[in-house]
Amino acid sequence: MNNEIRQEQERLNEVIDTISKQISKIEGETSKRKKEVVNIRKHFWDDLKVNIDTFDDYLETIIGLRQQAQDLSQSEGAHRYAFKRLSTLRRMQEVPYFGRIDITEEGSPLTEQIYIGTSTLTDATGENFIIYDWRAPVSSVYYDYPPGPVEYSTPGGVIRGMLENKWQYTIKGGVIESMFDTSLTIGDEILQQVLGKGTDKHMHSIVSTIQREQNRIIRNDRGRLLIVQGAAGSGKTSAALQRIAYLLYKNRERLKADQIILFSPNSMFNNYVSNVLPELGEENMQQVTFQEYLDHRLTDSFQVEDPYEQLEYLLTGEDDPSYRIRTASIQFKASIRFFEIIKTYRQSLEQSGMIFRGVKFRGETLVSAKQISERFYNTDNTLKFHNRIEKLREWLCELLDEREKFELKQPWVEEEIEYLSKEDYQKVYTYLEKKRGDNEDSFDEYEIENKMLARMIVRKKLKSLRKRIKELHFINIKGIYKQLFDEQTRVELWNEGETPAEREICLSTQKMLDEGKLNYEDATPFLLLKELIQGFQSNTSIKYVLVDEAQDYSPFQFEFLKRLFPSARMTVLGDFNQAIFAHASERVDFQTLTSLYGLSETESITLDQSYRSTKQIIEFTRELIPEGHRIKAFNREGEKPVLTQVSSRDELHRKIMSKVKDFQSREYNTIAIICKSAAESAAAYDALSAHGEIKLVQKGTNEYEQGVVVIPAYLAKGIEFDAVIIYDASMQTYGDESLRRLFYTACTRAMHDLQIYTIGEPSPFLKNGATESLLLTSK
Ligand SMILES: Nc1ncnc2c1ncn2[C@@H]1O[C@H](COP(=O)(O)OP(=O)(O)OP(=O)(O)O)[C@@H](O)[C@H]1O
Repeated sequence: MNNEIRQEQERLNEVIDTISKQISKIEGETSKRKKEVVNIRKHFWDDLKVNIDTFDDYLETIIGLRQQAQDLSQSEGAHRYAFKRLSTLRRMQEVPYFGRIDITEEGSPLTEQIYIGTSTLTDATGENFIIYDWRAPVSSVYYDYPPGPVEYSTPGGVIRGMLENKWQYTIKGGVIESMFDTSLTIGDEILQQVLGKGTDKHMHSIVSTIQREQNRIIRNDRGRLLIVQGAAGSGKTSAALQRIAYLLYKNRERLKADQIILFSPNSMFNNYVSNVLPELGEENMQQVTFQEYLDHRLTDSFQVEDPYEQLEYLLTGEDDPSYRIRTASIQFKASIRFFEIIKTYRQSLEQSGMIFRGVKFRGETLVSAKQISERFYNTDNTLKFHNRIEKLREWLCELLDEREKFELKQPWVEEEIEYLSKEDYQKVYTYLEKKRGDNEDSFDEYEIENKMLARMIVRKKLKSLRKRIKELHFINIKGIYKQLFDEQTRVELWNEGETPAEREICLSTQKMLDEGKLNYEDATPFLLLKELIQGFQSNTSIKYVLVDEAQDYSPFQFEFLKRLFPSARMTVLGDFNQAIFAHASERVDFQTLTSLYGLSETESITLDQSYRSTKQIIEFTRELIPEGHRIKAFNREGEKPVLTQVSSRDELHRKIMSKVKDFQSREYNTIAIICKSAAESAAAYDALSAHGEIKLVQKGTNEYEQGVVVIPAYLAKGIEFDAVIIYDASMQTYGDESLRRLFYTACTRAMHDLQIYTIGEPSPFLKNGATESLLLTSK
C-alpha cells in the first residue's frame, strides 16, 4: 500500500468511526422513539377525556383528540426519518464516498477537500461537512469539470473557483481498493471497472460515475419539457432514475416520491429498475405502463388489445389481407392530425351528433334516447358543453325520483314484499324498531312497515340504474366514436391533410367496434373522446412525469399525457432508432414534441456516447442505422461480434446450445437468445429447452431472470444481458426494411458478447458496412 493510500485509508477509518457513532446514537434514539409510538398508540384513549355533554366539552374533546393524534404522527414521522437515516448510514459504512474534489473558491486562500458520497455526513456538531451528498450544488463540479477553472450554481448565485484535483475511489467493505487522480490517469478507470462487470438481477445506481452530459439531464431545471434523445446504452434510463433522486433531494420540503410517475415499457423493466432509488436512500416513484393505465380505464367497456398483440400481428401477419390497412390505420391514429380531428369532432357535437342511450326500467322505457337528445340540444347552448351534460344528468336523476314515488304503489312491489327473504324482512324490522324508540304507539305499525319495505324494494331495483346515470352511461361513447368513422363525418370533418386508405380505415374500425373489440391504436383516441365528452379526469397531484422508451409513444399519446397531468413537468427519454412500434413512421423524431409546451418551455439533450456494450459491439451495431457514425463507443475492449451461417434448423439449435455452454463456462450471469417475435420465441424455446435449463420470457413475465432466456426482441427493450444470441438473422426473418430498428434494438442489448446466427442467406442489414465489423464463421 503506498503512502497516499495509507493516509486516505486512515481518514476513511475515521469517517467510518464517525458513521458508526452516529448509527449507535440513532439506534438508541429509535428504540426510545419506537417505545414512545407504541406507548401513545396503546394509551391513546387513556389520556383522553371523552365528554360530549355540552358544546364546550365536545370542543375540548376534539382539541384533545387532535393534539394526541398530532403527537402520534410527529413521533411516527421522526421514527420513520430516523429509520431511513439509519439504513443510509449503514450503507455508508460500507462505501462512505466515491470521489473527492480539491477546490479553491474565488477570493478564498484555502483549498477545500470535498468528499462526495450518496448522502451527507456532518460531524457531531452538525456544522462541518465530512461528506457532501452527490446532489449538493458543489458536487456538480465533480461531474462537470476536469481540473481547471470551474463554476457551479447555488440558490445564492454562481460560485467560481479553481478545481485543483479530482480523485476517484473504489471502496468496498470500508477498504479503499483503488484511487485515481483523474488529471493523471488516461481514460476513466473506474467507469472501465464498472462497465466490465457482469449483469445483476437489478440495475444499479451510477452516481459514482455520472458523465457530464448525463449530469445535465439529472440536474435540468428549466422548462416544462426535457427531451432526451440518446443512443442505445447511453444511460437514458440511468439518468432518468438519478434525476428522480436529484429532484427528491432538491425539493425535499415539498416533493414526495408518489408525486412522480415513471411510464415504463413493461413490468419486467419495472422490476429491473426497482432497486436504484432505494440504493440511493430514496423511495421509489410511481411506476406504470401506458397499457396498465388504459386497462384501468377501458376494460369495462371493451376487450382491449395490448401493444404486444398489436406488434405480434405486425411481425407475423404479413399474409393477412387487411395487413396494409391496419398499418395505415395505426399510423393515422397515432398522428396529431387525428388528435385534432377528434377535438373538432367533439366541438361539432355541441351542435349535433351526440348519441344517447334510452333509460329503461323493468323493460319499460322511462326516457328514450331521442328525448334525451332533444333535451340536450334544447338546453341553453351558451352553457359550456360539460354544464349541459351535467344538467342532463340532474334531469334524469329527478325523473328517477319521480319514478320511485310512482313505483311504490305498483302491484309488483306488493308481490315482491310477499316473497321477501327472511333476512331482508328482518333488516327492515330492526330498522323500524330502532326508529320507533319510545314513541311506541304513535303510528300504524303495519302500514309503515309496508311502506318501508316497498321503498326498500324500489330503491334496490333502481340503485344500479341511478349509478349508471351518475356515471353518464346514458351517453353512448362507443356509438359516438363509431360515428366518427361514418362516411358523412369523414367528408365533413377530416378535411385537412390526407390519409392513405382513409375509407378502408373507417370501414375496418367500424367492423372492429361492432365485434366489441378495441385495437391498441384506438384505445387512446377512444379514451380521449370519452374524456372530452364526459370531462377530463386529470391528475394534478403529479408534479413530474418521466417517459422512458418514449419513441414507442405516439404524438397522440403525448398530447393525452399532457392533458392527464396538467401540473406536471415532463421528461421524455428515447431513441428513435429503437422505435419498433408500427406508428413510428420513417420520419420519427422528437421534433413534434416541441409543440407540446412550445419552444421556450422545451429543452433537448442528445447523448451520443454508449456505455453498455464493448467497443467492438458498438462498432458493429452503429452500422445498422442511419447516422450511426455519430454514436461513440466507450473504450472497453471485447471480441468482435460473430455471424454464423448454418444450413438447417437442427444445426442452428446445436450451434446455439454449444455457444450457450461456452458462455456459461465464462460465468456470464445473463444470456439472452433474442427472437423476432413471441411466435418465434415459443418455437425456439420448444426446440432448445430440452438441451439445458432455459426460460421463456413472455409478455406477462414480471421478473428479470438470470440465466439463459429466450425472449422476443420487443420485450428485451430497456434491459441488457451479458451475452446475446440473435436466434435467426436470416433474409427470411429480417428481410423487410421496416424491421431494421427491431434488429438494432435486439443487437444493442449485449454488453460483452454478441453472436448472430442465420439459416441460409443473412439479412440485408448485415451487408456492406456491417460485414466489416463482424467475424464470419461458416458459410
Ligand atoms: N455514467 C455511467 N456510469 C456507469 N454505468 C453507466 C453510466 N451510464 C450508463 N451506464 C450503464 O450503461 C448501461 C446502459 O444504461 P441505460 O440502460 O441507462 O441506457 P439506455 O440509454 O436507457 O439504453 P437503451 O435505450 O438501450 O435501453 C447500464 O448498465 C448502465 O448502468
